[in-house]
Amino acid sequence: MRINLVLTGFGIVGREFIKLLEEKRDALRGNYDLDIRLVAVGGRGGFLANEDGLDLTALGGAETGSRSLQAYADAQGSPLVASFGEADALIEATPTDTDTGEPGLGYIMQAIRNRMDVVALSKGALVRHYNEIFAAAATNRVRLKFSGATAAALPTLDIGQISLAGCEILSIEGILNGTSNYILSRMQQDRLSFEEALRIAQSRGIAEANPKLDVEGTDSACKMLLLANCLLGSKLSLSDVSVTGIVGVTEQDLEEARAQGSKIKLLARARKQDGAVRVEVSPRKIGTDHLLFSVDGTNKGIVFRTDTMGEVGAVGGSSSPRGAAAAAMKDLIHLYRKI
Ligand SMILES: NC(=O)C1=CN([C@@H]2O[C@H](COP(=O)(O)OP(=O)(O)OC[C@H]3O[C@@H](n4cnc5c(N)ncnc54)[C@H](OP(=O)(O)O)[C@@H]3O)[C@@H](O)[C@H]2O)C=CC1
Ligand SMILES: N[C@@H](CC=O)C(=O)O
Repeated sequence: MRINLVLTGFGIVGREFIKLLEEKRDALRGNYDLDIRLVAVGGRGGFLANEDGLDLTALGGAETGSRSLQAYADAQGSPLVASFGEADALIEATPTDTDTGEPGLGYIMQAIRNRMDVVALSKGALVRHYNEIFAAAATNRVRLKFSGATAAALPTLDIGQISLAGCEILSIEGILNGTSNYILSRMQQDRLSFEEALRIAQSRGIAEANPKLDVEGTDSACKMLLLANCLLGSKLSLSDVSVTGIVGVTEQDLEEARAQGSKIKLLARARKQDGAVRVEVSPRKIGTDHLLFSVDGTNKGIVFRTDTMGEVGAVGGSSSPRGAAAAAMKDLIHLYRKI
């Protein structure tokens, strides 16, 4: 089956996705009967487009960003175009902006109008305009997946939607932001400064373009909000979430926790209470009896508490551009696999 794709956002994750498309080409064909062709990729400066498929090797080896797309276009002698045309699916990997949802919102809505399925990695549009996006998708009979926006390589939505089908999910607790977890782990275990640990997380490509989203807790809040609205049936906005990040965690706090055999973790929680759903994010001291105690470094973790299956969790899914790209690829496979 031939699938034509558009990619918005030629950043670290976007480029990693292109590399994976090439690396996994044979496996996608052999295991899933999917022949995936990238027909457009766009940045702020416009779109490279070729209905016969773009050169994945050249793009995978190029610098990220719009200037690089312009250089590719110049080398090919074909100008960038203002927008993308029709295709089967959009992979949305532009920066997350939780105030406006843009630029992801515009691209997602355009894709839906073009009757394209959507795989979102950015969170802004979904967090700000979840209902509107899903209503438009239903009207246009297209499908939307967003593992990349809900902790990426760590399975979260899949567990809630598939593995826990038939259960009532009573609460969800998670370490959902790799950057914050990395900073806390390195500060606590290696006595690194906050700034140095953040700098390393940035150099690994896992921090948001605006790292305040990570360290002030917004990224964790976005992920848990999406999980709650999707799995617990709430209709909450970001303003309904109580959010405290890790910027106020001091070396002394970490030292005290260490002395007690505890750890401080940035926990995102959603729970049903008195007929409503409450979502909060805050740093918490946890002991060895907590299921997420051993989740260190860039790893993440999630625990669902259910009425019939007890506690079910997953840990790992280290934050990385490759893991994020792989999560988008997983979504794509599930959209189109017949086998
Ligand atoms: N990094 C990670 O590990 C993960 C990231 N994500 C999400 O994936 C998304 C991308 O992350 P990441 O690749 O790290 O971020 P980057 O900042 O590396 O990449 C984003 C790219 O988008 C481009 N861009 C900016 N504005 C626009 C626009 N209006 N139209 C099209 N392209 C635009 C930028 O290039 P230019 O401005 O030159 O066009 C930039 O190269 C984010 O929303 C993030 O939250 C999700 C899971 C994990
Ligand atoms: N910035 C995030 C990656 C994308 O979701 C993180 O640190 O986990």
